[in-house]
Amino acid sequence: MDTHDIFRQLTAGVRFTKKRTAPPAVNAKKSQIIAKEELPKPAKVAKLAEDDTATQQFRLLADNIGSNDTTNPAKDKRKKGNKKQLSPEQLEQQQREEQVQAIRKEHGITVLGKDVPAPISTFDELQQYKLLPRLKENLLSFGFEQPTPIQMQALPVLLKNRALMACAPTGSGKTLAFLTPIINGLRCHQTTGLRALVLAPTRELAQQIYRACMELTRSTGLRAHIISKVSEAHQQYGPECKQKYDILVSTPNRVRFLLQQQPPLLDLSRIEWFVLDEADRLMEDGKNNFKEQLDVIYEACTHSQKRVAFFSATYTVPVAKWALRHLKQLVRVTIGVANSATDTVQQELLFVGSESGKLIAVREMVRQGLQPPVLVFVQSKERAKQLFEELLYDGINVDVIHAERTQHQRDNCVRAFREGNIWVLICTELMGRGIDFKGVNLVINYDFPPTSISYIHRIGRTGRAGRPGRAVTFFTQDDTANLRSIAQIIKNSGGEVPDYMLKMKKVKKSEAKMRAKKPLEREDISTKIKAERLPLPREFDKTKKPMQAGKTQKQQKKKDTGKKPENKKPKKVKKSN
Ligand SMILES: Nc1ncnc2c1ncn2[C@@H]1O[C@H](COP(=O)(O)OP(=O)(O)OP(=O)(O)O)[C@@H](O)[C@H]1O
Repeated sequence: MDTHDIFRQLTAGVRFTKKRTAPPAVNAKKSQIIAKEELPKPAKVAKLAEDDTATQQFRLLADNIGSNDTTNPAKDKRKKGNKKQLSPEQLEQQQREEQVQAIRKEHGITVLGKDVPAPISTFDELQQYKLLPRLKENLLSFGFEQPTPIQMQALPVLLKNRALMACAPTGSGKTLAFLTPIINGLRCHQTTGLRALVLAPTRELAQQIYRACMELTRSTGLRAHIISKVSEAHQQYGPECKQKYDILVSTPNRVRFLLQQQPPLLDLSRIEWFVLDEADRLMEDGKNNFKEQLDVIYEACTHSQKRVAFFSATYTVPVAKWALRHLKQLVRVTIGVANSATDTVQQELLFVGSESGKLIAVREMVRQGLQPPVLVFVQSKERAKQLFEELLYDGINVDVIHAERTQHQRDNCVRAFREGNIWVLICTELMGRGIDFKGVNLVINYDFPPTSISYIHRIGRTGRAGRPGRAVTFFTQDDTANLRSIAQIIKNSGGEVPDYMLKMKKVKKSEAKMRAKKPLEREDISTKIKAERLPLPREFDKTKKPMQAGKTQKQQKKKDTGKKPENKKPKKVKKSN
């Protein structure tokens, strides 16, 4: 029996569901306060090997920027040892530190950096940062009871004008965490031009951030803007343009396009806030060459006091290296365990046997009753179109969104999905990050995610703002290379997966990189018999004249070509003498 059979036996139709395990004594998101004393010492280098490389880079960050001694076990012991010698001020300072520690521990907040400001527990505590009254009103108008963990820590850091690298689970409120300090820092509209730039990897996400920015700047006088059509750029941004904006939200390629016009149509010399949402995505090389675009844009932001903030649910080594190279006095804030899936999503792995088994599995889920809205991820535009055509007549309000659809079609599709007119939205990685659809109940990974980072972001479209969600990931024998890393992600976020998955051979970095760039070749989703395999019926074949009534095929063929149809019988071969 070969591995294939064992695998099939092991997993045929098996659904691996993340059972809700009793939350561990401490908050599921392991809280980890790294103090200077805990930084890697020779003896601890072995431990680093367990960290993923991005965390290693960040641990080493502390050496460069001096770590915050928010928790310093050795120092604490010394202090505790001679508590009686502490002056009242020192005692008060120690109590404050212990309180800060308790808040961070309770909310799974890890900080790395020097003199990191204490987290807030309520929005009211923002008063100490002289929050604009109108901004505070707009913030409270969202109706949130209290700040999320990332907002608790990131708001004070940015309001103190520190450089920030923030990693927090999907759906945990990172957008408000960076927009609020920007708006508070700019205070009021000025005619000097752009002073804040927020970049996002997709137009849909930029649009979403822009909408939140418009809500937060209401009646503050500040002007936010989004580059909708670069074709209208000359009128909108040219030197003669009177309209001056304070905040620009955009994708990198549109900003770079305007910068590279002669003369440049954007002046970024006064940018005081440079914020990247989905920073690790924006620092990827590859087909979108975001990385190259980012370098061009960052170079144009020449303000000597600019603040830089990176946000994402995942961070990678390129982000760490970029930060090491460009930023001083950087603060890193991590909520929970870095690069882990949010623990609000019930995650399931479903072996579907083969590609055709996926369509059967989706239809079975529909038959059992789907709870819309549902997002279905596939790995390419072509496959998205094919799946759409397959499900179009299945009686579910389905639509598809991908980069080949016009901006207008994409906007309509997103709106229809948000308004509940579309129940099932088939999408590619375009919608894999950042998009905040309220109340998505289910994410189906029809095609296995190309990386564990893609998996974290895809399933993060559900289970947002603390609401529960569900994610089902189909896999076939061809997906075993990445299975182990995804199974590890599920396990790390409290799920249960079969041991054999965690023990599968680790895929080599080179193969993982290749896989991330070039998704697996898969059998078509479309079940239509390929037209080239069957002659088109005459009425569809434009190259032939329509059949005349009463004519046989042969008579018609003679009529078409003017020649007698060749005799189909095999020619008699004369016997050679
Ligand atoms: N303090 C809060 N309390 C409750 N909900 C909040 C709070 N702040 C933001 N939200 C809501 O949480 C949802 C997710 O917010 P947001 O889109 O900023 O998440 P995110 O962390 O950026 O997610 P992703 O990593 O997927 O981009 C939004 O609907 C937002 O309105």
